[in-house]
Amino acid sequence: MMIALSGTPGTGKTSVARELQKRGVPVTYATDTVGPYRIGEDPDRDTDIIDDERWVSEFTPVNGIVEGHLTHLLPADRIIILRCHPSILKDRLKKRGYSEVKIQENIEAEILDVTLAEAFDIHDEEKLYEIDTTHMDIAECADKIEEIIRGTAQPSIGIVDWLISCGDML
Ligand SMILES: Nc1ncnc2c1ncn2[C@@H]1O[C@H](COP(=O)(O)OP(=O)(O)O)[C@@H](O)[C@H]1O
Repeated sequence: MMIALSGTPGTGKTSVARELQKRGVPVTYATDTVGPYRIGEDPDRDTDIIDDERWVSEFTPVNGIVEGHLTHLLPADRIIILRCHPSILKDRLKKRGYSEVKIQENIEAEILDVTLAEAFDIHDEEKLYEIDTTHMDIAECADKIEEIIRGTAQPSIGIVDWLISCGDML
């Protein structure tokens, strides 16, 4: 079974994936697979431009977790979307040294549920699991994901509404 672990940058995907790996869950990091699909560089955002359509269509399915902010586009069996309060996200992305433009874009994406909307467009609702990590530590997030892997957690979407509390950050 392939389980995608997605979410806006800074929501904690890599940290929780590392914790799951320590617990014995097989983890694939999307960043290790996108190299051949790099089609350019975006100097304003200090990021590579990836041909995500080709990456998705050529991705060899894996067993376990596949982590990365585009993995909700993959034909996974379950899709986990980590959510995090935008003000916390903002601090994390600042610490990461992102430019103001890149921080704002990511904050807006989180407030406007961009990852969820994209996933919802592609997948059946019963495959989608949002987790609000705002008040959870990494171990608690990993516990929740293990429940999803075991099949004992209920699918859940629409669990946060950052637009009401953080609309002024747009
Ligand atoms: N649940 C959490 N509680 C507190 N800090 C967290 C949590 N998840 C991640 N972090 C911290 O937030 C930052 C971004 O996490 P990271 O795993 O790199 O996010 P992503 O892979 O989604 O971009 C890191 O400094 C990490 O230690």
